[in-house]
Amino acid sequence: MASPQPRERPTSPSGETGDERASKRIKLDVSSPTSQDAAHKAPRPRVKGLATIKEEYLIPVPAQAARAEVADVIDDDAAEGRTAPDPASQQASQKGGRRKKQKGQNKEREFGTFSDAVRLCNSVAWTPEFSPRPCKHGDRCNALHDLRKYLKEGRRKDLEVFGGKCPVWETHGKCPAGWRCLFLSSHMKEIEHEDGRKELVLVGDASKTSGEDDEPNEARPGVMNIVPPRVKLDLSRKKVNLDKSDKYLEWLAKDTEMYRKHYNKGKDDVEESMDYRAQYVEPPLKPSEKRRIYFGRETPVLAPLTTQGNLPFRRLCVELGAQLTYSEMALGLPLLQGQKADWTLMRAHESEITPPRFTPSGPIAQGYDNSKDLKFGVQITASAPWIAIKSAETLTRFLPHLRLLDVNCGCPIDMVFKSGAGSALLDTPAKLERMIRGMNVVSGDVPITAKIRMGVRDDKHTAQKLIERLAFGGADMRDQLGAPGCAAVTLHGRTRQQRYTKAADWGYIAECAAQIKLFNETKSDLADTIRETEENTLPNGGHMYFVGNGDCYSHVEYFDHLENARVDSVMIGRGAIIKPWIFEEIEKGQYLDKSASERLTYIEKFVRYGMEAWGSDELGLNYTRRFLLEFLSFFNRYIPIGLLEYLPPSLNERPPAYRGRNDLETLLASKNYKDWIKISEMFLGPAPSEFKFQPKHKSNSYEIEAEG
Ligand SMILES: Cc1cc2nc3c(=O)[nH]c(=O)nc-3n(C[C@H](O)[C@H](O)[C@H](O)COP(=O)(O)O)c2cc1C
Repeated sequence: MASPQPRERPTSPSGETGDERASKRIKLDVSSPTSQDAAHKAPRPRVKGLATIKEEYLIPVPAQAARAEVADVIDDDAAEGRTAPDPASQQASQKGGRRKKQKGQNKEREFGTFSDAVRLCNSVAWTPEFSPRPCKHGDRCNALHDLRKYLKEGRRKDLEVFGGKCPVWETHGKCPAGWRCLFLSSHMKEIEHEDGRKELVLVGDASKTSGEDDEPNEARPGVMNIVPPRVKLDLSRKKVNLDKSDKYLEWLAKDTEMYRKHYNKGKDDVEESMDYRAQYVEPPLKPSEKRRIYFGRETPVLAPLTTQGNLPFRRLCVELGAQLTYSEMALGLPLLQGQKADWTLMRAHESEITPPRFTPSGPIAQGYDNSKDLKFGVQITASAPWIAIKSAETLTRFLPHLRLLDVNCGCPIDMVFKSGAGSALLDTPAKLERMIRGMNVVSGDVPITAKIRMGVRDDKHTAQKLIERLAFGGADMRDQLGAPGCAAVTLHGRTRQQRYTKAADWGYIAECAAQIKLFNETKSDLADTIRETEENTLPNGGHMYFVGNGDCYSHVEYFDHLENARVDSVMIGRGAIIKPWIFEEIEKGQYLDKSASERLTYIEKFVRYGMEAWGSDELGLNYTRRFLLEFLSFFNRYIPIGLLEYLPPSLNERPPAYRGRNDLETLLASKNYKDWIKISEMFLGPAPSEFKFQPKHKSNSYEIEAEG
């Protein structure tokens, strides 16, 4: 059934939205093509925070339940917490290793065990039946070596989804899951030797993966930035020499101490002040020339998203038009300790290492070469300069595909904040500056950027001051060292304190954008005031990009922010998880009323990409299921635009109970996690009986619906 057209304010893909800000919406008299009644009725008033669904799709609910729904706010802050186990560390824990504590503010969530009934030894997991590799553990190995026994008793039957054909093998002609694949019968056979012996073999290229690598299951088709286990082991044993960082940190410690002494002597002591300058020693290393980066109207940015922004999800977004992507935030210290889970976050899909779209209409950094640029950047946070600096050296040494290194100065999570990292850096600008300077020195040609919030507290917005510092450096440091070298700043228009209840403040973002524009325009003045030798410290050839972030949920808002807030580009977080085709809307400059079956194809893609990234074995499959459910915990919030009375849709509006235009659309809107599991079963087969899922969002309506 075609649905009546929603009311919309005039706009164009070029962003010519008239004098209306996205936040102010006007109603247009648009008559319904299908519903005479709806066309003649007076438009229903818009209730703050509530999505106005066309009457014909509303489900009557008792008044009390409706009130509870309106009062209910989804706590997206909770979703930023990190509670994800990674399959490799899980496997380790199942092997009897000590279970590592998961990071993140939220309570540890349990997802059940993801393993075969009996564990197959890696020495036989990828090889033909008669040619196992030597088992590293010899007689002490308690895993199964008898392949036929494993296939009979050690694992589930093959799955029937995807016609029983392994999606990974179908695409790549090989399957890294080997004998553990849950679509095994599609890529194995029994061959008969001349002597009559029958041997099970994997077909395709799978058998080639055995032999050289200790962990052939680490290799994944199309996955880049895979760091060999040897490197992680060396890091864990402190055997990686970080000499650039060591030299720089030694200098930094002396300089900081000298400056501290000088500062404590009091400002009136001119002699002492001169003394500091006289004693100042140049740092042992200078930042090298950085690859230039670019942010523009044609490069919508996918936000760094803990848990949600995993590789399969980013791949889907890139396919739908995202031009720039970020890893989930990694913590510096675990990276330096070689922890697998954090290094796994650094992986990128091959589609992310291609150049972003480049059809510039705005400023371009001098010397920008689009062919050398790529989409994928990495985000870290750290509580101390030495951690950030050493992480920068380590990451740039071992990851070949890095657009930039972003410092997260916005993470609100208690555990991160209290350690002095994430949004705590907003209140320690001198420390942040030292981090960025040092990272710049040791990161080779990889640029350094920062993602900030408006401030920590609601009553004190500090971003403007911080941006000035990131652009030029603190007064003392600027004179000696030039600018810190921050190539871009992203501002999320909220404070740490405010959580997600209030709208992002695009007015404040606009003020900061104007400030940066001024900085960029006066950079030539700056060049006069700093010493010639420090010119290379000016970020990005003297141009610092500025990206705005917060609540963007349609191409209309995207272009509105470009036009009115005058940011270089807009970063999109929750909007992309709820409707990943927002990037396609931006590219086409129009709303796309995706049908439920189209939306289902995105779910299927996520599953395929999940299996490619994590494996089509029990472990990988359930990992895929778990992250699919995380995705669905946002995806269900999409209200098809054909059901809305008003456009643009708003991220912060919650719908009353409604039904979709067909059963599938209704199912996709369900807030009940049991329905999400049902959806996962369409592509991943039945969830194991012990499989559990607890969404991070603990909203009232979720509880009501999940329980009812
Ligand atoms: C589930 C989730 C995970 C997030 N993880 C990160 C992260 O790892 N690093 C980061 O800088 N911001 C993170 N954020 C914040 C987003 O990048 C973004 O700044 C915020 O969601 C506001 O943008 P939006 O209104 O478009 O969602 C996360 C947000 C959400 C909802």
